[in-house]
Amino acid sequence: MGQGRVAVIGSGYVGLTTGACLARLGHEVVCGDVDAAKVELLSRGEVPILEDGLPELVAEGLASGRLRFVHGAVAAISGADFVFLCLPTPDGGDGRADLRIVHAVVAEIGPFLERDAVLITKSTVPVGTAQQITATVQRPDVAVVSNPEFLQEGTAVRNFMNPDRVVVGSDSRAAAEAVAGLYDGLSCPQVVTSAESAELIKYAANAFLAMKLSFVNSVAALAEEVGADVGEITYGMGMDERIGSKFLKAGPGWGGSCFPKDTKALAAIALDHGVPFPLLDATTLSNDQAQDRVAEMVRQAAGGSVAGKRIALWGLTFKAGTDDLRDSPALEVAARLAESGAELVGHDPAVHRDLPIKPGQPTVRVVADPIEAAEGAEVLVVLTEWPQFAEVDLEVARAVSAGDVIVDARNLLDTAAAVGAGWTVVGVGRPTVRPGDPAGSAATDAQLPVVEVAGGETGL
Ligand SMILES: NC(=O)c1ccc[n+]([C@@H]2O[C@H](COP(=O)([O-])OP(=O)(O)OC[C@H]3O[C@@H](n4cnc5c(N)ncnc54)[C@H](O)[C@@H]3O)[C@@H](O)[C@H]2O)c1
Ligand SMILES: O=c1ccn([C@@H]2O[C@H](COP(=O)(O)OP(=O)(O)O[C@H]3O[C@H](CO)[C@@H](O)[C@H](O)[C@H]3O)[C@@H](O)[C@H]2O)c(=O)[nH]1
Repeated sequence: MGQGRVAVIGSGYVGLTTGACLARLGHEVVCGDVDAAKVELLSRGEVPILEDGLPELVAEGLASGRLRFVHGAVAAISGADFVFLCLPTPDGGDGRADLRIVHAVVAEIGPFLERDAVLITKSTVPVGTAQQITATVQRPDVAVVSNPEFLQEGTAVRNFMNPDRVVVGSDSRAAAEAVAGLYDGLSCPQVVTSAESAELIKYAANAFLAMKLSFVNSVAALAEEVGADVGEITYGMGMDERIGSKFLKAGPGWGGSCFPKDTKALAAIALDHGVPFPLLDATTLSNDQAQDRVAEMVRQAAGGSVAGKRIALWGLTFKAGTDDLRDSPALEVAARLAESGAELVGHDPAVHRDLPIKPGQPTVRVVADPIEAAEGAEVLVVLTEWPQFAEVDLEVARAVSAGDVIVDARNLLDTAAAVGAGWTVVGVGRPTVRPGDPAGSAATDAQLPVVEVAGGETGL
């Protein structure tokens, strides 16, 4: 594997993971960020985000001298053969990705890039961005490569070190292969494409996964109406290898810093190119409906209205294992409840401050313990699938609550235990179970039995 001198611009979830993992792979890495306080923290080995295994990797990189943090992009690129852009590309307000930070940084560093440096977009950027960057930099010696990142928050280090694939796309095959070479220590396929294909692979992958989840959440809505169980349905669907069993878990809608903005951005790209792509708008619309449905379940559980009632929220982050609250479905549901006049008390293992929901709305009062959150609550709502919630003593929770209904929007809790403790459990895509009901459909997806049928040899 060729060792490279690497600069990483932006030390957030992607940049910090990229920098620390590339240092682990043996490269000399300098990370530059505009946030001086963050640079100072990182230089001391303090990692400001919750990401499993990252503090250890940062400490290792600092100790080996292969990982350094500096203030600013220009300071980071001195001596670098490869410059990764890991900068924010948020929703610009109309669904299109806002590339202002990317373009500003490219203009800032362009004149100072080393001779023959390779400039790499790891940020998720629309089709044509590599071409635009090439035009801005105006350096025939500098190649631009698109190298989208597919890591998931919470498992970022593991995903980076064990990727399903590495994608590199460029006009310059040599530059693309040089970037791919930085990952030679990893055993995974390397996909070398044009820049346009690489840029689109990223959006298509995210939007496809979001579409899969919207589909499942709509199946869950149907299951509720017909008395079926979405866990059983997705178990049966997922055994078809063409469908696959991953990303079939129904819930309160999907969120996070990527799926919502990237699905909208791909829809905008399609629109801008005159390509009808109705699935993308439907994917986002179905997600809004999934969040509406969970809010409505809570209203119904509260007797038809949550106005003036205390509602306990277990989970605020967009999924378990992360402290990221960006576009969290939990907060989307919270916003709907706040609009209906609910008083919200939340607990989340990764959140330690009261949260403003949206401008003009009251905050979620955040407490340090799930039982404390349940105190005096009319309804208890599970919004994030933190495994800790499955360990809470539901008898104690029931004793301190004012109500007796749990809306388990992640189908996380042991339904039989909850019902045994006196709760009525309203799940997503499964029948509601009340005390006194027969055991009901308490199986989780993973526990369902597979019945092997002998014989069936057809010779086909
Ligand atoms: N978060 C993910 O799971 C993930 C996964 C794959 C791809 N992506 C994409 O990667 C990109 C980065 O996402 P993220 O979640 O790491 O963002 P982030 O907000 O966590 O990090 C961005 C970093 O860039 C820094 N920054 C902002 N302006 C700067 C400037 N002018 N110069 C230097 N640094 C600057 C910020 O201070 C911050 O530390 C986005 O395009 C995103 O879509 C994210
Ligand atoms: O079966 C499932 C799987 C996920 N989710 C939800 O879907 C959202 C997104 O989850 P996940 O994909 O794990 O989160 P991210 O860390 O945002 O990762 C996505 O977005 C990243 C940024 O682009 C990509 O790199 C990853 O490949 C892509 O999975 C979350 O709200 C999850 O709760 C479900 O509801 N059911």
